[in-house]
Amino acid sequence: MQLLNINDETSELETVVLGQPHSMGKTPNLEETYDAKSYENVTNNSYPQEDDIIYEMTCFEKILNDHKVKVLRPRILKDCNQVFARDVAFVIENKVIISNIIPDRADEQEAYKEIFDMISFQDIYNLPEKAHVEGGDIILCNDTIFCGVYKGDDYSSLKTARTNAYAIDFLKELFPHKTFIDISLKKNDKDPKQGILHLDCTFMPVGKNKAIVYKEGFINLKDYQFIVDFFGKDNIFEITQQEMYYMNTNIFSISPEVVVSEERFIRLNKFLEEKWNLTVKKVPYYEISKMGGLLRCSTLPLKRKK
Ligand SMILES: NC(=[NH2+])NCCC[C@H](N)C(=O)O
Repeated sequence: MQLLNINDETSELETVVLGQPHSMGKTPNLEETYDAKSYENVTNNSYPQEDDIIYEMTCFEKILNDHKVKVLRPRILKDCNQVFARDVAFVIENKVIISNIIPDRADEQEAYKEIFDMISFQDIYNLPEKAHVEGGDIILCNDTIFCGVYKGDDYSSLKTARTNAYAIDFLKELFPHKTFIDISLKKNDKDPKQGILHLDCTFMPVGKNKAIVYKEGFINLKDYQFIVDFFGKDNIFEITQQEMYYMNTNIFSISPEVVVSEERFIRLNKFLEEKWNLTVKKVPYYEISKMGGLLRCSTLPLKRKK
């Protein structure tokens, strides 16, 4: 049986890896943080507690189970934050690409060994060391793949710059039949209102042909315009800076009809339900958002129905 099949963000989900809330280790100090939201919450003494993270992820898992999705989990590593499965690897068609993730998070990858062992060698791609990419920057829309990227000269001094142009060139060679659209994202390691960690923090397809977008997250207006033209103006829901800050784009689709969202995303949820006729399953995920990711970031989908 084919284990991998991913071509978009919303087709009916069959198998997913959900990150792991257990044994996430102690609260980092400021120097140990590597995203702006964690930086802010460590500064304000509001970094989340493990019990709350366990509670929130359990609520999410229950929704996945209720929808008969097969949920796999990475092995628990001692004192290691494994909440954000998304960035560790990503699936395109029937191949899994092992991310060259920020070194601060490299330990997380070994916990997926048992899962990757189920996949045949020829379907697992490793990238050269210089190619940096994380799953949060890769968004699939069938023949088109949107890639968050940062091309500035200060790339290596920014902890929130995770995907480089070299990695995208590499992906283009691996998937020559796909069109790759690279999208430069604003970066800021300390202020979560001014920078975008991954593409999925500023843009997300939903339903059949619709998308949620935060316009100010892009360095080039033409990239925003491309997305609007791609989906059509009427199929775009624009979010505010405040909504971006709470990660409103980072919801997760179980099917074109059903999406999992955060219970506090009042304006978004109402719009999705009333205007786009989607079923919105609401979970508490506020504490997790303080670590720079939300629902999509906690998942690594392996298989969606064609
Ligand atoms: N796909 C995402 N947006 N993932 C969020 C990851 C957050 C995590 N704290 C990091 O900095 O890597």
